[in-house]
Amino acid sequence: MANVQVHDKSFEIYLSEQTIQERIAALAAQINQDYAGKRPFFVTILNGSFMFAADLFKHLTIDAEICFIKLASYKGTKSTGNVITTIGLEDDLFGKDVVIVEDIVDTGKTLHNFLPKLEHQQPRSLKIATLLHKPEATQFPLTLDYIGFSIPNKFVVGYGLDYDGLGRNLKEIYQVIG
Ligand SMILES: O=P(O)(O)OC[C@H]1O[C@H](OP(=O)(O)OP(=O)(O)O)[C@H](O)[C@@H]1O
Ligand SMILES: Nc1nc2[nH]cnc2c(=O)[nH]1
Repeated sequence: MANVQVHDKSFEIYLSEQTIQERIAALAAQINQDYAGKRPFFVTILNGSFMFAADLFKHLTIDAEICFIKLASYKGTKSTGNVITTIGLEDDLFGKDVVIVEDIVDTGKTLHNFLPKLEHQQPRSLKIATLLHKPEATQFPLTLDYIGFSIPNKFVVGYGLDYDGLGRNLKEIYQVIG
């Protein structure tokens, strides 16, 4: 599909299914190499990352574990910003080689706020894999270890990413027109 309509906005194709799948296979090959002899533990941040995590995980040939968590941010009473709580992170990450899986890093705020929570559990190593990164939009310092695509600062939908609840089921990634 070249163009799609989601709610009130029109989107044009930006990354085809084949382009996405080839890049994910390459990322997985890199991870297989980097974690050879180890057993990485993938922490997937819902909702948007579910498709990326599933496709990435299918390409892994090393032993690996995966869990899915949800972040809930609340407006704190303090002026310092949001407090992030995690739902579903029951596993003990102490001594594990943890890889966070995200669909997109935009401002970087979500991961910047969440990382200290994971670091607190003292994993042996902690890396980030994100399918998409908007470098022009990122305001919070983060080291991104595996990046699928660096993209312009435009709103995207598809392949797990939604616009107001819709669009997640698209196999391709679309960019807003205008
Ligand atoms: O770098 P940031 O500016 O913090 O943005 C990135 C976050 O935004 C998206 O989640 P969203 O809040 O849209 O939730 P969803 O995954 O459930 O759709 C995405 O999955 C990241 O977690
Ligand atoms: N769907 C979607 N979610 C986001 N969360 C942060 N940036 C984006 C984006 O461009 N698209």
